[in-house]
Amino acid sequence: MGYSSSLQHLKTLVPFLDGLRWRYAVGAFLLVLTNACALLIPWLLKLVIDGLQHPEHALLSSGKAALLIGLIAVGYALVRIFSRTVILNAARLLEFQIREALFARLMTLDLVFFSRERSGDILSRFANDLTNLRMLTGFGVMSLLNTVVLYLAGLWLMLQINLWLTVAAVAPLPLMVLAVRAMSSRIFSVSRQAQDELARLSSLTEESVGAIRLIKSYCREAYVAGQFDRISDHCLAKNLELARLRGLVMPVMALATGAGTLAVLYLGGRLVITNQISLGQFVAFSGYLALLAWPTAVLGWILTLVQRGAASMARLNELLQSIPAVVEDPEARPLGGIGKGLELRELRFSYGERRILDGISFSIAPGERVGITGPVGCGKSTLLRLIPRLLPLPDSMLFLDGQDVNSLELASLRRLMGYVPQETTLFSRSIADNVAYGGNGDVATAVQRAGLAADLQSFSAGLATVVGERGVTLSGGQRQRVALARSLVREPELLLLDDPLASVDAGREDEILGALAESWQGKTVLMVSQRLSAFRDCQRVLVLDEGRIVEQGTPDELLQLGGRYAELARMQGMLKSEVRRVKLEGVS
Ligand SMILES: Nc1ncnc2c1ncn2[C@@H]1O[C@H](COP(=O)(O)OP(=O)(O)OP(=O)(O)O)[C@@H](O)[C@H]1O
Repeated sequence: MGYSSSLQHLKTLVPFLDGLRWRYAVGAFLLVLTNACALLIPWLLKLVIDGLQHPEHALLSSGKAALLIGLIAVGYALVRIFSRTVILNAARLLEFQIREALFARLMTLDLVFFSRERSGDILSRFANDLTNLRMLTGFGVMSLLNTVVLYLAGLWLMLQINLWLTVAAVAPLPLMVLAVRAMSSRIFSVSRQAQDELARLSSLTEESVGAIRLIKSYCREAYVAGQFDRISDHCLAKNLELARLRGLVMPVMALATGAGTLAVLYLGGRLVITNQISLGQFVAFSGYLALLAWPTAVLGWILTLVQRGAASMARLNELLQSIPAVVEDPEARPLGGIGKGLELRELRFSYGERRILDGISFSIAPGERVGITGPVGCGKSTLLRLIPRLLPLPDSMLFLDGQDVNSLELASLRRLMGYVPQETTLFSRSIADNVAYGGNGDVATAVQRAGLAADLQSFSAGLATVVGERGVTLSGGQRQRVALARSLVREPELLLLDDPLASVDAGREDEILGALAESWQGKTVLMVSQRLSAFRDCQRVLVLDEGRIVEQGTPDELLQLGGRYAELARMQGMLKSEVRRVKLEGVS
């Protein structure tokens, strides 16, 4: 990517500058003041030296000049502090606003985005990329303003002294700018690669911490450490390359300013000897050139900051400009209740090119309890995710209360549903907080209905027990029941349960199904399960295979049909008797 095209990414910063422009303006004004103080000092030195050489024309005594220089230096320090604070604070505010916008955008995105992006990569945008942007909009902007002001004012003052001396002093600078510009585009691409590697590293760290039990039980520590080392090596290589490139920038700068100083010493000295400029002017000129040395030197650093900032903004833009696949129709209507029930008409869904559901049609009357089963990976969970519109779906395929779900307000649609996904997500808070996350209903009743009450007695703090990170201090079954209670607390009209009994033992299954049957009263239920025993209270079961409904009926009808369902039942029965046999053999 070229230098100018990389800078295009920074244009997206403009809307975030609203309300911050005056801060930058005040900061810029204070910087002008700071530099005015800095430039006054060589000018005063000139007056003193010229005064010493020609006392009869002296404008200022040395004592007064020293006092004035002291005062100006104090003023310079104070104004500099203010100018830095104003600009750096503006950058902090800008970072804050972008972070909020990023998070807000993240919350609008759907499962299509989250199954594509790695969470470590998203986190790295929030951490590293925002830091790079803050560096650019804070230190970068401040240094750039400083450079521009010092160059304009310094050059003008130098020109007042001698045109050719100024030309000789600054002649090497354009060459330097050209050289740095050539390096910049390489810096941009390497900087982007370095950031990507860092994101991969964060991603792997996050994934490994989350999967630590798996890593240990499969003895994969060395493997994961190897993976980490490999990515870390790439990251290091990119950062070293970046350091080398940046390292090249500084010497080029130093060469240019050094050449300018040499020219001033040689030519300026001759001009003093031939009385074309005074000694005071020579000293002042050298002072101005010295003042230009630092901004020239940091010009390279500023360019690097710009490159890094642009690379980071490009990564942030990918997130900020991500278009959610599930969007609310601008004329969406609220949904008051599921009324006539749920209906699927020839529903088709694909992940990318891969067709998962292929012409599913069925309807569920209000208050009906329907089970869905089928082989692993046949699309049961996908079907359930489509109902609250967690995934995008074309129009006219899914209806609630006779209305196309795509024409309904998302929040009103989701508020009517209690969805329990297959993977339980718990927060590191109390059980009560985790349950109350589902809505404003009665937590104790929801806990009772989910069959969690008995477990609570074994916890010292009962409902106030804080579960570890992601609920690690609970058993799989307990986690699932907390999730179940969470879905029940909002008293949903439609319950969507994705294998809610997967981690529950057979004894508890009976207890939970019994409790659930009670809470199901009057609710419409759609429950996915591999375990056919879960359908005990379902009035109808759909059997899915290869994206289609291949059988449907009551559990008894399906058993008598002798098809897929009956086969699954036979296999599960066989498995149970197998387990029983193994247990008996173990006892004898
Ligand atoms: N985000 C995704 N991107 C691409 N493919 C996916 C995604 N999620 C699921 N799939 C694929 O879609 C198919 C259906 O997945 P789904 O989770 O709906 O199956 P399932 O019937 O619920 O399986 P199980 O019984 O194991 O829970 C699977 O082959 C799966 O690999």
